[in-house]
Amino acid sequence: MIERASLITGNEGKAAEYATLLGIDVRAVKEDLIEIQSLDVVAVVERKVADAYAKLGVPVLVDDTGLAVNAWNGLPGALVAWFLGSVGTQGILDMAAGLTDRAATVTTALGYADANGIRIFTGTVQGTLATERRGTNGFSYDEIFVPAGGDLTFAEMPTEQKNLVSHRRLAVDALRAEFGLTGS
Ligand SMILES: O=c1[nH]c(=O)c2ncn([C@@H]3O[C@H](COP(=O)(O)OP(=O)(O)OP(=O)(O)O)[C@@H](O)[C@H]3O)c2[nH]1
Repeated sequence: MIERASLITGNEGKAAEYATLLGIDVRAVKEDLIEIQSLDVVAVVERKVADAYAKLGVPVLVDDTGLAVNAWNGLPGALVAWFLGSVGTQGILDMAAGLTDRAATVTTALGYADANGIRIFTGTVQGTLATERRGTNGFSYDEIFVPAGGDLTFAEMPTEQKNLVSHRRLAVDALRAEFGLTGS
């Protein structure tokens, strides 16, 4: 059972979503954490959350989220921040222009650590890359990712709608189920 935890992130978009999604007392804290080089968000978050707990010594939550394009064998995955920093969302769309299969997934790995050890919870949403940037809600690659089952990008959805179906929501649901948390 957890009652409160520090969310270690420098990403304001994540912090805003967790403030809504988690029904526990969460404090967002910025701290430089070790991020290994891997496409796999689970591998990245395992190291990140271990580092966070070693540094802070209090219950911590850490998120790593990636965008994996099927036709690129999972690239950029957890390395998406480098793509965004170099070429942005439009650059990703330009590179994908020749793809006939635009299927992609977004996955959140949510790590929790306390004195009892480390737990990792994941949430994945299947979808496709949009053909153009659309929408102004959300953040980052939300404007180029269309979750399966509809035509809207995450950035075209009202925040409440994204939070009902998002990869982060699914990861939080898995954590809630494990710890018996109610609410949201
Ligand atoms: O469209 C999006 N919808 C999301 O739901 C989402 N979650 C994260 N990201 C972006 O993915 C990159 C790697 O993120 P990331 O997990 O490496 O974290 P980060 O370095 O930004 O923050 P931190 O939590 O590690 O401090 C960063 O550009 C994030 O902005 C998202 N983009």
